[in-house]
Formats: sequence, structure tokens, C-alpha cells
Amino acid sequence: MSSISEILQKIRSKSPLVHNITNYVVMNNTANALLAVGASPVMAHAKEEVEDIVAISSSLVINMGTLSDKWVESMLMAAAQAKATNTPFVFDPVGVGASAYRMEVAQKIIETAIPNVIRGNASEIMALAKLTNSTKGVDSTIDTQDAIEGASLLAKQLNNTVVISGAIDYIITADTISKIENGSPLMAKITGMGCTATAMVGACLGVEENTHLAAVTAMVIMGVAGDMANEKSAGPGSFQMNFYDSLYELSPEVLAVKVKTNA
Ligand SMILES: Nc1ncnc2c1ncn2[C@@H]1O[C@H](COP(=O)(O)OP(=O)(O)OP(=O)(O)O)[C@@H](O)[C@H]1O
Ligand SMILES: Cc1ncsc1CCO
Ligand SMILES: [Mg+2]
Repeated sequence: MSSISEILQKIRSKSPLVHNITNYVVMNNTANALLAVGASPVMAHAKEEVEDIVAISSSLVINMGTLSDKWVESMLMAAAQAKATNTPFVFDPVGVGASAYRMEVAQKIIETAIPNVIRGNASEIMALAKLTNSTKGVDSTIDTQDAIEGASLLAKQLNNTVVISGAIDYIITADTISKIENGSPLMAKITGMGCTATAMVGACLGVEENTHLAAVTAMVIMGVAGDMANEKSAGPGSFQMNFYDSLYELSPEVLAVKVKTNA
């Protein structure tokens, strides 16, 4: 628990620069969440600059929510630069399985540079592991428990950390399965909470080298802020606003009292 709190404190004291190549839907939400928790977001996707931006950033987030070929070119350049500069990198395979194009792009990104962390919902993780295809656009239709096998397979193949998000979050490596039972069903009623979770992993990777611990911390921060916002909210609109305030208010004391994890 103290290590989770330490990572939160480090985000606030160091304010890591988190480079996001993300989708049109969530850019604003994600940047605001990163600011609220204490990190420093930059959204940059032009191929003319992504290598420079990766080089000055503490971490890279690639989210393939709204793809097009130009963006894919930039994503591959950024991934290659992350590998070359040893910059930690988290990948969100949004909607993988919904189209052949998304699967092809996800594979190209992973072949270019193995992400330190992959974060997806249960359907995305199962599609990426080539086990089942249950993706409904960008939403999951299955429980996270049912994607543990797929996540374990991926984590072993890639020797990295895989996060399955949902009612219960699982953070999986070749030899560990951690689970987090915080959060609110309202989180699935706002677009881009998953994208925010991925960006939060980026913030934690920016200050913590242990990728499993960074991913656990990100999902604890999301879940506890979700619990806090839930207590104050009437529905999705007020939840979104309260979620930012909760990220901002989050303290080691609150984390210690509210966290529900086996990690
Ligand atoms: N029923 C729930 N109870 C508690 N927390 C939830 C629930 N559903 C989602 N969450 C939380 O919401 C966040 C987003 O997870 P989710 O699996 O919904 O992402 P996603 O499907 O990728 O979302 P999006 O594509 O809209 O960004 C995670 O932090 C997760 O823990
Ligand atoms: C709704 C939606 N469509 C493409 S990306 C996105 C944001 C949540 O993943
Ligand atoms: Mg998603």
C-alpha cells in the first residue's frame, strides 16, 4: 500500500510529461484527468513531431480509438522511438476485434515495440489474444474474469503487463494476477473511462519502473476516485465532474481506507 501512495506522491511532485496519441472522442477528458491527478499531458500526433515529443516525455500512451492511416504512421514512429529511447509505453487496443483494420494495426504496433503495459476491456483482451471475438464496437460484452486466460497468454507471450478493466480489474503478468474491486458502474456510462485508465497507467509508468506496480497503482487510483465520485453523483454528468475533483483530492490516507485489492 505504501508503494501505491508513493507513486501517487511522485506523480504530484515530478509531474511527469505524458505523451498521448489518442482518439478524438476522449482527448479533452484524458488531458483533464492527467492534470487533475498531477501529471502533465501533451497530445501530439503529427508524424513531423512525434519522435521529438517521445524523446522529451516520461511515458508514451498509444490509443487506437479513432484510427486512420496517417495516425497509424505516427503511432508506429512513436512506438519505435519509445523503444529506441527506452521510454515506457502503454497501449490501448480500443475496439480491436471490431474490424480487420483494428486487428492489423494493433499487431503492427506490438510488433514495432512491445508495450510495457496493454490495457483493454475484457472483449479487447480476448480478441488480442486471438481467443474469442465478443467486442461490441468499443464496448465489452463479457466479464473480466472470462478474459484472465487471454491476458495471461498475452503477458507470457510478450513478457509484459496486461490489464483487463471492468467491474473487477485484473493486472496480469507471466506469474502474477492482482485484482482490484473498486469503482462504480457509472464509469461505464461515460465515454473514455477506459482511455483515462490507460492514460493513468502512462502517468504511473512515468514515475515507476516496475510496470506491474505502476499498472496496479493506476487502476487503484481510477477505482478509488470512482468510489469517491459515486458517493457524490446523481448520474453520468455529475459523475464526470466529481471524478476529476476526486482525482485532485485523492490522498494516501483516502487510498489506504478505500482500496480493495489483493496486490
Ligand atoms: N461496473 C463497474 N464497476 C466498477 N468499475 C467499473 C465498472 N465498469 C467499468 N469500471 C471502471 O471503469 C474504468 C474503465 O473501464 P472499462 O472496462 O469500462 O473501459 P473501456 O471499455 O475501455 O472504456 P472506454 O472504451 O469507454 O474508454 C476502469 O477503471 C474500470 O475499473
Ligand atoms: C466511443 C468511441 N469510439 C471510438 S473511440 C471511443 C472512445 C471510447 O473508447
Ligand atoms: Mg476502451
